[in-house]
Amino acid sequence: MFAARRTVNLFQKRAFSASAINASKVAVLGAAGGIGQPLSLLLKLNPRVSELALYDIRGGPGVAADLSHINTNSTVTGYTPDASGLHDCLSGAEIILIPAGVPRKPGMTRDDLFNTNASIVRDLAKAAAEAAPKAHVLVIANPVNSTVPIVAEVYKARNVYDPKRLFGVTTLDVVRASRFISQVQKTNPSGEAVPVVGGHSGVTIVPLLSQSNHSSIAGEARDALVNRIQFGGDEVVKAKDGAGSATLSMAMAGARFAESLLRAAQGEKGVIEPTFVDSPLYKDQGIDFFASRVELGPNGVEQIHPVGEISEYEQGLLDACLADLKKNIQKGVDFVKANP
Ligand SMILES: NC(=O)C1=CN([C@@H]2O[C@H](COP(=O)(O)OP(=O)(O)OC[C@H]3O[C@@H](n4cnc5c(N)ncnc54)[C@H](O)[C@@H]3O)[C@@H](O)[C@H]2O)C=CC1
Ligand SMILES: O=C([O-])CC(=O)C(=O)O
Repeated sequence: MFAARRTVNLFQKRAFSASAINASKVAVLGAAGGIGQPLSLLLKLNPRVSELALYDIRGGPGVAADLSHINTNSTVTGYTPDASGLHDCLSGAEIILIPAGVPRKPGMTRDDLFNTNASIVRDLAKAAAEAAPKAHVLVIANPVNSTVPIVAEVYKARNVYDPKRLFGVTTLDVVRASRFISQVQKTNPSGEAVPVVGGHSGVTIVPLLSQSNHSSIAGEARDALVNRIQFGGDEVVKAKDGAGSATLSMAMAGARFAESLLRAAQGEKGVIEPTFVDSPLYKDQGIDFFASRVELGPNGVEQIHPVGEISEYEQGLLDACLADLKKNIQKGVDFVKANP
């Protein structure tokens, strides 16, 4: 009898301390969309998430009600633009994921989304800066090369900018790179890691095959692989034929990034993800944001890894990347200056 009661007490104690360590509110803005729904599903399955807050201009409460029946411990709440919906969704969040915005149709570049998505991201950033200024902000909405600087400018204008807590999600580029190289080399993708640096569109996506397990790939095989990694998004846009862009693979990539951030926040050391951040690497060339391997910690960015040794061919890719990236970043900065 005594032993049984003691077991229960020990169990309760362990359960309590585990949930105290893992208590994390995660907000998804654009939660009813093509990415938002599967991303929210994966977050509902993540035991590190204690509270899931789902906002969309339409459909948030429906997605939340649906997910809330899944038998994991986290609570799920849906919010609408009515009254204080967005503020309540954001309040107390540790992580805010932003997949809100329109996706591409065939023939469009990510930059063609700027006119619509810039103001969506700016307005959501304003709300986040007010309701949860210390949260980690994970920007998925395209064009990432410009939407991340938009969030930074909004936060700077409100004196709450912490460059360690703002991330452009470029995880899908390395997910694709490891999958595509495994298909060429007939290997298991889980054992492949191809660093991808730069930004998240076309030639700003710079895969570093020389740093992969297959540094000897050369010639046409290399060119084809690099091209597929740079333009992998187009493959999906074309196949969906007007119905949008990558959603399911993106949800997986976004959930992986959020999980890495939560692991780091909860004390795990050596968690490294590629991400587009405020970076010192090319500031001397006037480029304030750059994606490279970043070690994550409890306060977000812990250490930004340099690009490292690259081949002459990759240096050519990097030069093309930097030229485009500079323009993309400036476009975001200028937008907020002209439309605060
Ligand atoms: N970073 C990356 O690697 C990737 C980024 N993307 C980008 O993610 C974005 C979303 O893509 P999808 O989910 O496929 O689009 P979608 O159209 O299926 O979903 C977007 C959702 O955002 C919502 N929304 C629109 N304005 C909003 C606002 N002001 N506040 C809150 N919610 C709002 C819509 O109601 C919709 O539910 C696109 O910009 C796309 O280009 C897509 C794939 C990969
Ligand atoms: O291609 C797009 O427009 C969506 C995206 O960013 C990707 O799939 O990498």
